[in-house]
Amino acid sequence: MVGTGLEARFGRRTVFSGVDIVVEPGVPTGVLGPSGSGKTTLLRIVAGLTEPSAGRVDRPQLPAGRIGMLAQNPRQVSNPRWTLRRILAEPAAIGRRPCDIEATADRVGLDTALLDRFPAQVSDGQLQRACLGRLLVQAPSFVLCDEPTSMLDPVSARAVVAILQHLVEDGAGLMLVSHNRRLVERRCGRIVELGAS
Ligand SMILES: Nc1ncnc2c1ncn2[C@@H]1O[C@H](COP(=O)(O)OP(=O)(O)OP(=O)(O)O)[C@@H](O)[C@H]1O
Repeated sequence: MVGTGLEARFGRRTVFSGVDIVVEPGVPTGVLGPSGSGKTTLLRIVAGLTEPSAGRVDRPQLPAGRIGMLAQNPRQVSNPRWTLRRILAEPAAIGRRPCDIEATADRVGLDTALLDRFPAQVSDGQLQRACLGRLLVQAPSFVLCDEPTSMLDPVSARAVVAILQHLVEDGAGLMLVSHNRRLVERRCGRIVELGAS
C-alpha cells in the first residue's frame, strides 16, 4: 500500500500534510510522533477508514478481510457478548474455513481455559492475545496496529511483538503506530515521523 502526499485537515486545522508512506510485505513500517501528530489518523487513512483531505492511497486489489487491525485497547474493538473463542474464530466462520482454535490460543500464549470467558472476565493482556489470535486466524496480507502494546505488561507486550514479527516473516505487510521509539527503530525497516502540530 502506498500513500502519497497525504494530508489530514479537520476544519481549519491541518494535522499533517505531504506525508508519504509505503506499507509492503517483508519490511515493517513504523509511525512515530508526539501525541496529536496524527498517527492514528494516518493509520485510518491507510486502512481506508478515513478519507485524506489531499493525496491518495493506492492499495493492491485485495479480497475482503485481507487487512487486519490490532487496536491499542482491545476492549474497544471486542464484542462484550462474545466469548474469546467466538472472537478468535470469527474470521474463519465468515470465510467458512476450519480453524484450530486451541492451537491458535496456544500460539499466542492464551490459556485455553479462558476461551469460554467473556471480555469482561479476562485482563487487557489476555484479551489482546485473543485479538492477536483472531489476526492469525484471519491471516491478513496487511496488519495495521495502533499502539498494540501500550496497555500491556512487558511479557504480554513481547508476545504481541513476537507474533507480529511472525506475521511479517510469513509475508504480511505491517504498519506499526507507536510512541515507543526503541521498539519502532528495532523492528521497522521504514519509519514515518510525524511532527508536533
Ligand atoms: N474525526 C476527527 N474530527 C476532528 N478532529 C480529529 C478527528 N480525528 C482526529 N482529530 C484530531 O486530529 C489530531 C490527531 O489525532 P490522532 O488521534 O490521529 O493523533 P495521534 O498522533 O494518534 O495521538 P495519540 O498519540 O495521542 O494517540 C488530534 O488533534 C485530534 O483531535
